[in-house]
This record gives sequence, C-alpha cells and structure tokens, in this order.
Amino acid sequence: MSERQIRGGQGKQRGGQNRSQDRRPRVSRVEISPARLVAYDVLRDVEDRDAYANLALSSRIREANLDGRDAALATELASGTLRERGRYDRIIELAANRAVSDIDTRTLNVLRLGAHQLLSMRTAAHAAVNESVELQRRVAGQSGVGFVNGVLRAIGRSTPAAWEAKIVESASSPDEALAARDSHPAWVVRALRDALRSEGREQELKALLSANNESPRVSLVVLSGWHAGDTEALADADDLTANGPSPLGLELAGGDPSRAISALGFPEGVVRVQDQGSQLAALALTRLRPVAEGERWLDLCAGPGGKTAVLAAELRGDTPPVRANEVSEHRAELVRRSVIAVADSVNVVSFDGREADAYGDADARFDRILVDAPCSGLGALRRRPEARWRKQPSDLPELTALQGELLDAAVARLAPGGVLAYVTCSPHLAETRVTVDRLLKRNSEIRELDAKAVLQRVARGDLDLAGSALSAQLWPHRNGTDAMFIALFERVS
Ligand SMILES: C[S@@+](CC[C@H](N)C(=O)[O-])C[C@H]1O[C@@H](n2cnc3c(N)ncnc32)[C@H](O)[C@@H]1O
Repeated sequence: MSERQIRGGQGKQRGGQNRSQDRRPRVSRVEISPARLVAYDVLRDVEDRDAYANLALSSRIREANLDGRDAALATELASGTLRERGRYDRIIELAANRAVSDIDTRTLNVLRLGAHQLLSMRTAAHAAVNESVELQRRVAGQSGVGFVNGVLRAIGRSTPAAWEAKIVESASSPDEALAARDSHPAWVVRALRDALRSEGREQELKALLSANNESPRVSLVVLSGWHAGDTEALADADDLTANGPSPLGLELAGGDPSRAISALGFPEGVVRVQDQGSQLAALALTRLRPVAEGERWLDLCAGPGGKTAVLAAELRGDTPPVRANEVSEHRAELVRRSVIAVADSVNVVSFDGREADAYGDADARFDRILVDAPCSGLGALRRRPEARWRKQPSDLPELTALQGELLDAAVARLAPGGVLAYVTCSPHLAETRVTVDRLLKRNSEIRELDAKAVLQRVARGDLDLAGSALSAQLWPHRNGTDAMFIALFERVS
C-alpha cells in the first residue's frame, strides 16, 4: 500500500509526538514522521528483544499516541519491511556492495525501512531518502549518514523490476534467487516446494510465496447455534461478506474488526477473529459424523482456545463439556476467556498432554480428540511478518518428537470407534505426512480416514485439495486460508 493511500492523499508529514519522553538527541533538519519512528522502534524491538511484531506495534503506537492514519502507516512500514526483509537485504547488498552482516544493525534497519518506502510504497524518492538520513542521524549520530544517503539513492535509481533482475542474475542458485526475490529463507522455500511437490503442484510455489507476502483479509467466525447453519444471512453489502470456505466464516473488507463484531450484536465471544482454515479443521472433527448422546470430547493442546470455542458450540444433545487442556497456565487462561460464550460447555485444565493428568480419570476414554499440535507455524507466515526469519530447520526435530508423543498419548485414550484429528498450522512434510505415517506405523489400532472427503462435505463451496493422501493440506494461495494440515483417524480395535 502506498503512503499516499494510507494518508488519504495528504502526503504531508505530521508532528504531534510526545517529545518530552524522547531522550534521543534532536539535530534533525527534516522532521521525521512519528509513524517512521514507531516503525523503526518496532524493527529494533523485534531484533533486540525477540518481540512479536504485532504486539510491539500496538504498544509503540499507543505510547506515541498515533492517530488512525499514522497508526496504519506505521503498521505498513514495520510489517512490510519485516516481511520483505530478505529481498531488501539482497538489494541493499547489491547497492552497497557490502554484505548486510557487515552493516551496523541500526543502519541496516534504517536502510530496510528506506528500501521499503522506495520499492513498495511509492514514497517520493527525495522524501524517503531525506527522512532516512535524518533517522540515521537520530539513531546513530553522524556515523553512517553518508552511507545511508548513497545506498538509498542507488536503490532509488533502479525500478523494483530492475532490482528483481539483478537479484536473479547475481544469485548462486535458482533457490537462492527465489528466496531473495520472494523474501523467504531458502530452507523454507525448499520445504514449501517439497510439500507442494508431494501433491503434484510444485508449479504453485511462486503463487504461494506471493500469497505469504500479502496481508490476509480478516476472517471472522460466528459460532454455531447463533445462525442458521451458514453465515450468509449475516453478510452485508459493504464490509462483511460470506467469502471463504468455512460455513461459520465471514470476511471483513477492512476497518476495525471489533467495530464489525459489535455491530453484529451477538453476546460477547460469539463472533471472533479466526482464520477459516482453523474453523474447517475444528469442523472436520465435529461434523465427521453425527454427535451421539454422551460423547466425550478432548482438545489436548487448546491454547489460546480458538478451536475450543468452535468445538464447544458444536456440542449437541446431552454431552459432557469439552475437556480443554493446555500445558501453559497463561494460555489456559486465554482459553477460559476465549470460550466465554460457551463457558458451560468447556472444562479447562492445564497439564502436559503427554501425562495422565491431562486426561482426567485413569480410565477416561474420549470419542473425539483434537491434537492441534505445537508446530513451526510455517503455515501462517502471512500473519506474522517476522516469523519466517526466526524459525530454523534445527527447531524441527524437537517439535516433531513432541508431536509424535502427544499423538501416542492421545491415541491411548481414544475410545473404541473414537476419532482423532491431528492438525498443524504447518505444511512442512516432517510435521505432516511424516508424522502421520510414523504414527500409523506405531499404532496398528487406528486407521486413517479420508479427511479430504470430510472437508469437501463440511466446507462452503468446492475446496481445491490436491494429492493422493487421505489427509488434507489447505493453502493460502489456493484456499485463501492459512496452510493448515488436517489428518483424521479412527480407533478400530
Ligand atoms: C497450535 S497451538 C493450539 C492452538 C489452539 N488449538 C487454537 O485453535 O487456539 C498449540 C498449543 O499447544 C500447547 N502445547 C505445547 N506443548 C504442549 C504439551 N506438551 N501439552 C499440551 N499442550 C502443549 C502450546 O502451548 C500451544 O498453546
């Protein structure tokens, strides 16, 4: 999005920051907009304190008291810069003729922000360069000012398309070119390609990488029981549409979700922000077959409770509350808050899902179990702009071991004929098919069910699901959801 669009064509810099709280030396000749200062601080928070960008953004925006337009500009600057960091770093290297690892991190963040304005926001080159130079002076003193000026002027002299060509020409391999051009770590590009290839859809890689670089539209869920089976009747002509594959879902065209949620007028917690892939994953378990009287349901890894609320609202007849377990006390508290609209139908507990306590009585068996396992989160890259740079391939062995242990523990507590859904917000094969195939090898008492057929039946409209596996992999570029993986199992003995 361009700065002009965000500012509604005003394009003028604004003051208004609380200067008495700002202890940095002030020698600026050009006024730096408060939105740019906030964006810079967010980049620093993410780098220095490992902060989540969305949390850092909201607290920095609040501290700086930004109005709506400046808040939107700060969000675009910070999120866009973080998301496209890989591409900008390569362009900075080419323009500076220096590796980014040799550039002071303060200077590098100033350059990244400047590159984002020049290459993606159509900010006038002189404004982007001058403000970046002032920002450099403010955060690092005089040092590096000439360097920032020179590098950004060099970047501004070529078009984004010309830089793309230079990235491709200078890359040492096609994967490296793709990684830099589409701003993903190379190992993530390879993992996504492997997952698509396993479905015979390798040619979709470019579309997937592009989808990961776009902010998703906000999806809402309206819990079952508060509408007549599909949310279509709740859509309005303007902001809310019944787009997307979940029959519980609504899509928001823009603006503040909390305003849209309260405008719908339901009790607190009935309408909430939730990706439609997550909605479908929960519905695959609840709607796989009719609910029988007295069924016992378990959500083993429930925090922060988005799917628990969907499960609880789907309970029918005379059934006990869903047992919602979450290892972290803090996240168990989030589950309690998340299920406020269906609180009587949920019993929240906090144990390690591999331990007996998570299941209650020693002889407790469950008819439906959701294992929405801790995972790398590579399926939600479009939501967390900084996440792709934090994950490492070395994170995977520990995660996949935990996934296997949680699944084994859950299978042991599955009632005869009971069903289990294994869900990850990751398409990485090590966390999806490899985990499933190993689970089936270890546990001959379960068989895999056709999750694709269940999802087709449950979804609104036709779902494009590929590959010959029984499990289903959703994708942002294809289904408009996070890349959720869903496998279903039934206990046969
Ligand atoms: C992918 S999240 C679940 C998301 C949740 N189902 C929802 O829809 O809001 C995985 C959760 O598993 C929890 N977790 C991690 N290790 C666990 C364990 N050993 N036992 C139970 N929960 C665990 C994490 O704290 C995290 O909250």
